Amino acid sequence: MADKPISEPLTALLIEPSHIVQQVVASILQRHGFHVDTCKKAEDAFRLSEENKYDLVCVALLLPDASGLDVCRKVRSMSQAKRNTPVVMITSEDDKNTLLGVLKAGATEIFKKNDLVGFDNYLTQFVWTTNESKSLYGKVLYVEDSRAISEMVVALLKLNRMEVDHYTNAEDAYDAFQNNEYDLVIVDIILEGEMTGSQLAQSIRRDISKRTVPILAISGVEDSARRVSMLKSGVNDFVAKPIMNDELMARVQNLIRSKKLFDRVQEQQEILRELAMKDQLTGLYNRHFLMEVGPKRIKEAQRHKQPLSMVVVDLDKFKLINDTHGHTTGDIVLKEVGALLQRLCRKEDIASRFGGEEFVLIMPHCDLISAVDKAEKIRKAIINLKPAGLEISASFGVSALASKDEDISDLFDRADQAVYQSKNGGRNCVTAV
Ligand SMILES: Nc1nc2c(ncn2[C@@H]2O[C@H](COP(=O)(O)OP(=O)(O)OP(=O)(O)O)[C@@H](O)[C@H]2O)c(=O)[nH]1
Repeated sequence: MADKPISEPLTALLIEPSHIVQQVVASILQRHGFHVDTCKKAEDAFRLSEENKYDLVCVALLLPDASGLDVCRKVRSMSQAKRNTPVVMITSEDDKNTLLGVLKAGATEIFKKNDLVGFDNYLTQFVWTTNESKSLYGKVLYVEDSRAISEMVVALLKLNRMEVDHYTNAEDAYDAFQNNEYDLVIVDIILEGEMTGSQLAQSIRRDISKRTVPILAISGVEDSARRVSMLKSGVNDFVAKPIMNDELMARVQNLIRSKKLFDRVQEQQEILRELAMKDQLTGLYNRHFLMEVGPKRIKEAQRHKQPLSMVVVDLDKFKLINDTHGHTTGDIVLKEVGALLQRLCRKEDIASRFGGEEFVLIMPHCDLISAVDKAEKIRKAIINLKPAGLEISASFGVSALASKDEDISDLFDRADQAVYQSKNGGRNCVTAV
């Protein structure tokens, strides 16, 4: 039986002899968007569940012609497409053994008639997961050499909105893995070709940049030793042969959902990291980053006996720009100067906004003479920049590592002193100390 299109409502079969309870439970189901078929007897329930595929069955324990347990057992003995339907029992029964019998007969959950809050919460989660699963998209790399199984699995995955790249051997699959972004790898353990499923899993796990891609292995039920070793080699989950469609899709969706969640958390962490180290106005690194990473660059340069320079850039008469043209124009000037510094610096340099209208550059592999040349180049570029149509200039101070005992404060004090001299010397010039 084909799955329902996404827009169709969820359906429930409610078997409840009491008119009042039936009305209450049906209204809760309807509130959660279910279309509800109701009946009072097991006989009608059997007929309805043969004729329809329900998303949920709710049944009372005591029915006029049978027990609710018979309904549970009946559902669990139906065709593969129907036998995994959740069956919820709604009852006033308190006896532990009876309730255990209900679960053993195949009921998914039990809720008390006099406390339907739990049932309400269950439906909230059920509807969310079901709808989310129906819209969950994923790109799957699938490795299986059996034609019959792969045709069935590919069709099932596609039916559930998955994009599938199918390979019959691990070598080709690994090539595809390296050249594409997948949300899941499904691999049969025993494969044609030199490389086994386990070796493929190990190769995939060696690629640190793609370590969030989950691996689902397909194995024979008797493969327990191999399964343990696969888990150790980085496989996340298993499906046993013969493959049950519902189980396979539940595992696929769980793994893809977790991967997407994990990716989202990582993206957010990356954004937070960026926010913590970048200046919001200019996009340059901030003072915090400079003071954290600058000393490391200095130590590296000292350890490898390599040159390193610092350039301090201080815009001239910036207060006048703010006072004459307004703070917003002042911000535009700062932004454009920031972009210019970014453009003129190498990748390994640290270009930062130290505060206000003062910028600090740390330039590894750059001696004092080269740093002065670079500062001159930037000075001229600032003259030609004309942000917001304004003539601007900056004063520069340059310092370079001179001894192995110097730290970032020593470099900064000297470069700052040099800026002071540039200001005193009439501004718009470069001084090195
Ligand atoms: N628009 C804007 N102005 C800022 C920002 N941060 C600091 N400023 C201003 O930058 C100005 C710096 O002024 P001063 O330190 O007196 O220096 P100056 O006017 O550039 O003078 P000299 O350095 O002596 O050439 C002050 O008016 C600050 O308010 C900012 O983020 N945006």
